[in-house]
Amino acid sequence: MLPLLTAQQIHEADAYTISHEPVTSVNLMERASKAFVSRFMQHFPDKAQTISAYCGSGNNGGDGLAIARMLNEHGYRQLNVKVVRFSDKATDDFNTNLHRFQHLSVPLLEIEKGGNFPPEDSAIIIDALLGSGLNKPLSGDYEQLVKHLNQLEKTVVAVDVPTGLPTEGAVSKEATILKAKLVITFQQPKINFLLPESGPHMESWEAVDIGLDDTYLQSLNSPYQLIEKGDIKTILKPRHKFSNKGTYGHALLVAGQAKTMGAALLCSSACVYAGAGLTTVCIPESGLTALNSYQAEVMAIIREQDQLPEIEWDKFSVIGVGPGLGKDDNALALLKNILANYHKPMIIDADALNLLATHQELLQQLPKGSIVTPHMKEFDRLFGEHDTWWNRLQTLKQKAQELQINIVLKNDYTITGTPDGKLYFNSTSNAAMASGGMGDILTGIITALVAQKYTPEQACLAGVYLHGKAGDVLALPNQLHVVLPGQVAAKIPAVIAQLTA
Ligand SMILES: NC(=O)C1=CN([C@@H]2O[C@H](COP(=O)(O)OP(=O)(O)OC[C@H]3O[C@@H](n4cnc5c(N)ncnc54)[C@H](O)[C@@H]3O)[C@@H](O)[C@H]2O)[C@H](O)CC1
Ligand SMILES: [K+]
Repeated sequence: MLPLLTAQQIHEADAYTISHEPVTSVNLMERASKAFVSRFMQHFPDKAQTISAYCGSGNNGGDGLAIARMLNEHGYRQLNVKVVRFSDKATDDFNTNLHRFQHLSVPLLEIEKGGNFPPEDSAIIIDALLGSGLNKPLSGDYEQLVKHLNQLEKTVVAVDVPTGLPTEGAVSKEATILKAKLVITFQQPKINFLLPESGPHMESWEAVDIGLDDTYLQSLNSPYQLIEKGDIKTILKPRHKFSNKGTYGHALLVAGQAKTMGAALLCSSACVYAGAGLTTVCIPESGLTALNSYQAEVMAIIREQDQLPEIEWDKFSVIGVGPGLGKDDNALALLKNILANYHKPMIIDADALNLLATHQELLQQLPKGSIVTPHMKEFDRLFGEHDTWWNRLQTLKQKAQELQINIVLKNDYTITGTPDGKLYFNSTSNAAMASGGMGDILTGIITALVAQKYTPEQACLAGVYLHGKAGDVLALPNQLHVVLPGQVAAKIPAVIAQLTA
């Protein structure tokens, strides 16, 4: 698990590493710049490319100077540096690097306050204007320069953070931010990189290790964590010899309506593929033929209109409710019936979430440890409108604690908020997975994992990871435009096999 830190915490980790490793501050800058350069060279190996490094006078600018010096040493010859003197202040490490640069034959130009911007002929811009030290939105000269560079539409590679993007906290829609093709960031992605508001300002990011003290980073106990492959490997349990279907639990899914039966089929099918010992789905009779032909392994409980089904509650290790269920009075009565009779953690998705949103008193009845899996719109219907993702993140944390449930907020980097106030960002999945029915698959997978006695928190983290990984395995090698939910379900056994090998 990679702790995601705020700019302030990164600054503290910096200071800790400098005094305890020990390493001088300028040598840490040298290390960071070297890590940047080595990654940059993998992306841009052509040494004849024209490159301009724009450097501020803080440590981000210091990095920019060190990077330009190293690129020159590596034989990049079409290189120039533009030092921006919009502030009277400069850091010591910036000054040291400016001094180290002076004897080189690389052109260096200073851009003064209120001055005109020099013409820009280079194809690549290295953005080392401002980094994690940003403390207010860009204005004045900085804003003008960034607007000017943005309209040139060059290939921008940002050092640590795109200039103008706050590392955490709300991102204003009006903010001027230097749009990066690639951000090579130090040690860990910044929290805002994982939220959709960064999307228009950066195409991709890659983190490079700069050796900050790991024990210290962990000791900060950040509520924000990035899930890595190793975490999921640790969670997943092997299947044992002499085990049987009873070992892996009996999952009940309550889902489907005449016109949305596909959701019930998809989630129950995913539950089978994700390893539940037995899967039963409670659907209206109109879905029975489709169910038997789509996934013969799933059993059915038939639901009559205007009548609650007979459910032997004790028989089921877990219940997942919602996909394609509808929001009418029957669906509401069914949800109330489940909440009144079933007292173990359950999974609530889709239409059942919308019923909770319109009958908020039911939220309080969710058994502790239950899992809700809203996308952004469902989340806002449940917990109120949010105008920024940062605010939504804070509500996520607060509501998961207050209700003692796990909230899986679905997105590019799906975020799981847990009852102990942690927020786990998932790192798998891709845009080929953005299609109807994909959420039903996730519900089926998480339900299956709870049936197999994973804790609700483990089921969320592993379920979200496996779901996204299956989509990645299917889409990424051939850059497929779309993968289908049913294909993702069918891929789960292979993905688990790979992780448990
Ligand atoms: N541990 C690490 O990750 C390391 C990071 N390094 C680099 O250091 C920068 C952060 O450097 P810092 O000097 O703290 O800040 P900046 O260079 O980002 O900014 C300089 C300065 O600018 C002022 N400022 C802030 N906001 C504005 C604004 N909107 N307009 C004008 N001026 C502004 C403020 O005074 C800042 O202090 C990090 O990103 C890395 O690139 C180290 O090199 C190695 C360790
Ligand atoms: K930058």
